[in-house]
Amino acid sequence: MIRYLTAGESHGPKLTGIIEGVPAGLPITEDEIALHLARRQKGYGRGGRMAFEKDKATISSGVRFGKTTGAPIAMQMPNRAHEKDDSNWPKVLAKEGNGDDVDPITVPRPGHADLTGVQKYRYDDIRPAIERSSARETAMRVACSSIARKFLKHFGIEIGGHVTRIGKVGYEQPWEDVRDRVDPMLEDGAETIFKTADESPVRCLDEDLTQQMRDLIIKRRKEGSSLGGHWEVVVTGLPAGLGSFVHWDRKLGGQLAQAIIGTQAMKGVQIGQGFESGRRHGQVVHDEIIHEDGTFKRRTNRMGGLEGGVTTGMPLIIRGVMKPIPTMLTPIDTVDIHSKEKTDTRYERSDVCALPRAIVVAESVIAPVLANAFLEKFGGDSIEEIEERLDQ
Ligand SMILES: Cc1cc2nc3c(=O)[nH]c(=O)nc-3n(C[C@H](O)[C@H](O)[C@H](O)COP(=O)(O)O)c2cc1C
Ligand SMILES: C=C(O[C@@H]1CC(C(=O)O)=C[C@@H](OP(=O)(O)O)[C@H]1O)C(=O)O
Repeated sequence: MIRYLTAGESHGPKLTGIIEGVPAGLPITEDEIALHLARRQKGYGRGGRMAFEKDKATISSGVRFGKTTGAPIAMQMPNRAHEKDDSNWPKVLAKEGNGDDVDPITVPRPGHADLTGVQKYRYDDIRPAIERSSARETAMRVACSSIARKFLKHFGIEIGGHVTRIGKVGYEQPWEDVRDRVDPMLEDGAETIFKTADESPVRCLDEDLTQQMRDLIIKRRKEGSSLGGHWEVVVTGLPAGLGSFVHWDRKLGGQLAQAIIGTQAMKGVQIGQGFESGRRHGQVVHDEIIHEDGTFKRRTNRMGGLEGGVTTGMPLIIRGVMKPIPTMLTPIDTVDIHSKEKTDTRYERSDVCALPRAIVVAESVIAPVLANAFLEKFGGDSIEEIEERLDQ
């Protein structure tokens, strides 16, 4: 079973990750991991930090001569913010001393983990909550997941995502309009989606909407506000029969939802038509079954490739919502944790809309879940062994 852990503070010296359970013999390079890391750094609406971070994970174990060995794979990634000439971070995040020369942060931002961090860990300075809850950590999540993604790709399973809404700008018919655009692309595999979406500064497949989304980000940035939106990720090449309906915690849809909702700022997830299916009647929601070319198929894919928590063999369609970024230039009300007085929120460097970047995180975090469902069915400690089983 593949599992991974990350460690590191947003402005600490580096992020660390360990992924284990990856079968031996999978070809992987640091450059392949860097591809998705670079994608995660790009997108209109990002803040100043992404302009100077150059994310690249260095592998220090578990890979030999370009292939996984089956041992845990450890990776490190420096935070350039920590080292920058004018940076105060080594002092603010010092391992030793009493912090007397560091001003504590006492004004929590609604929507971030500031106040909940104080309530949970009894911090008298919000800084440690900011540091670990920050989506900086998703850089290492993407690095670890890229290895699972490579594993899936080896067996013909591709993942690709795109942005469908930013604030009030989105497809008029969120299901039909997106299917018309995306489904014809799936013939060539879901990576076609991300490769096309990456050409848009907001990772939207529609040119008009791209322009409108950009304009809206400019407007909200000027107002000192922030934005979230909706996204879709599609996975092609999954065989039928992955996952299970026998226990709640083995249903694939539930595991995917956990991976998504476990990501910073993701507030909802749907499989296939999701919420929209609740507005329609049965005949126009369920996917009729046909038998063609010696196999069972569906006429449509409104269930998004899952029935009973098990893959149907149709593309997996996952959709989600990201809330607007909590840090905003124009303040809202909050309360100082020391004085208990009402005050304005404080601002620190921030993205205005991180959805075009976050889509790469959504694509990534589902990869270990899918890789595990695949491994559960086809097993194997090495790529060679899995290939033998698939051939049988
Ligand atoms: C890629 C990405 C970038 C983000 N950038 C910021 C940011 O610059 N400023 C901010 O306040 N929140 C940002 N967030 C959201 C916060 O990390 C998140 O809201 C916070 O950790 C609280 O967690 P929750 O929203 O899941 O409750 C970002 C999230 C993602 C996924
Ligand atoms: C550093 C990243 O995103 C950060 C996520 C984030 C937050 O609060 O989640 C706040 C910002 O941090 P900073 O104030 O240092 O600019 C973002 O830049 C990243 O994605 O790599």
